[in-house]
Amino acid sequence: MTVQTSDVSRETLERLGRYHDLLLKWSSRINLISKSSTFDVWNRHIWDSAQVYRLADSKMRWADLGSGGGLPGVVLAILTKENAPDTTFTLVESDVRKATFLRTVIRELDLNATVIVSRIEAATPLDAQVLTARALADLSDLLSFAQRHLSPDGQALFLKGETWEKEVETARESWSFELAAHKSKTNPNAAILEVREIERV
Ligand SMILES: C[S@@+](CC[C@H](N)C(=O)[O-])C[C@H]1O[C@@H](n2cnc3c(N)ncnc32)[C@H](O)[C@@H]1O
Repeated sequence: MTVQTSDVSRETLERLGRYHDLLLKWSSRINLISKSSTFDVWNRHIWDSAQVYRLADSKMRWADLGSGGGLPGVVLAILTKENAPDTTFTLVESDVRKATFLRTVIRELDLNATVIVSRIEAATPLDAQVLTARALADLSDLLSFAQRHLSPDGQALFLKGETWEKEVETARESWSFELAAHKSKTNPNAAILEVREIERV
């Protein structure tokens, strides 16, 4: 795995642990993660999200689309807090109850993040330098979201499941983009797609 307990400071690990506990506590009331994954939140969600961190450019303005329970946005904000505390995170989530959870986590863990409760398509363009999304939509739709919210020289990092190669093929029919596919460390069939220079063709 890219980030392991030995790679992060005691303070960061403690914050991740508090996030883990809040995620589990709130999941009993709202659907933040699937029931089948609650037995292994560290590997299935936290380390899965954390692996994005080392692929990201060192930039100030990050945004996470369809954050849900904060994956990967909250995990990345926790990892960034110690090394680059001025980095700002915007989490876009249309579900009001999930947004309330995200605001609670941000407050309790003192993260440099804000939540926008809105449809991604309707939110004011964010001009993000690093844009992330996980389990949100197929790649063609993600590129459309990125066209709205990614800065022209920005980097998008999308966590995709096993259909990623097919999604890339389909997206190439309507979009031109630079792509680097990084194999996931937590799921051998999944990938993190690093995308830049996105244009509709
Ligand atoms: C399947 S969940 C994934 C959540 C999180 N990224 C994760 O990996 O666990 C997708 C989330 O995106 C939100 N969402 C879906 N479409 C959206 C849209 N168009 N605008 C804003 N939020 C959206 C949903 O409310 C949901 O919380």
